[in-house]
Amino acid sequence: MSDTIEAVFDTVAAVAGDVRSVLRSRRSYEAAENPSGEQQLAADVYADERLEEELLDLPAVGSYASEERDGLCEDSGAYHVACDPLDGSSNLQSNNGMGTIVGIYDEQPPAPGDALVAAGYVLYGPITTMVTAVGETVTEFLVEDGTREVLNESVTLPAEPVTYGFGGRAPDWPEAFATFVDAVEADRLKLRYGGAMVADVNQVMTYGGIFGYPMLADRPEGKLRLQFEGHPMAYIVEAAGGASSDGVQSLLGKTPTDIHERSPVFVGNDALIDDLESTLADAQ
Ligand SMILES: O=P(O)(O)OC[C@H]1O[C@](O)(COP(=O)(O)O)[C@@H](O)[C@@H]1O
Ligand SMILES: [Mg+2]
Ligand SMILES: [Mg+2]
Repeated sequence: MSDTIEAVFDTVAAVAGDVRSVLRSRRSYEAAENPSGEQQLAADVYADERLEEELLDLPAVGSYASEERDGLCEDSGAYHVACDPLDGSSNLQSNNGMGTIVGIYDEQPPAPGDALVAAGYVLYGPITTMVTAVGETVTEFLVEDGTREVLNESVTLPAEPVTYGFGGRAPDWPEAFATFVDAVEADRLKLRYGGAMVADVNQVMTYGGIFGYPMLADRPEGKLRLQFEGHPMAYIVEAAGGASSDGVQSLLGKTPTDIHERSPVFVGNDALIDDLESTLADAQ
């Protein structure tokens, strides 16, 4: 299994090198929408097509699913890869951080969180880095010329939280969630929100804290996709010693019925996730 997982991560790193190099010429919007009804950028399409092609070429990869396409692309193999090819891609217009998210499952999507055997993300920041989680080992890499070099072989969430960032418009937040945010502010945490989940979660991984995209008044399921965004990022943060939640339970305990299903997503230090869940439960 570990050879397969490393082959998937090597492939994602290789594609990430190419994605990075073509971004400047793929900042325009395409006519098409993805299955979540969001307009695609040329870069979303490029990253998705390259990942599908290269990952399905690996003998052990039996299917490829992505935020940018309807169904599964199937082959034969024991492992199933679900990707957000370009996370936070609207940041390409404003030249801010973006990422690529990958979840490796031993069941075909729609799959439960506990079918994840590994997960990782690439962060296209001032430098390109990659964070992978396999079991309880979380590793950070520098990605250069499409290859990985270890920067930190044992990434753990800092014990003292420093940053927070929550998506959605504050007037659309449920009252109980707004109460929790007030408490987080009063706790001296500072706001860091950039609009790309990978970049925002990487701040939490670096400084400690909490990131979330909550349930909204007109959209109780929130915005983020469980299979492509919530599950893999929850797996990584939990492996680094943190916690995840949909407001009630760990994201890894959830099974989508549709691969594009959305869920409220919260990840970060476990004490903050506990406080969030109890504040929301008290309001019931
Ligand atoms: O623009 P908003 O509402 O703050 O949403 C930001 C969130 O949406 C996303 O951009 C969705 O990801 P995609 O770009 O992959 O659709 C997350 O990365 C981010 O956390
Ligand atoms: Mg995304
Ligand atoms: Mg995306």
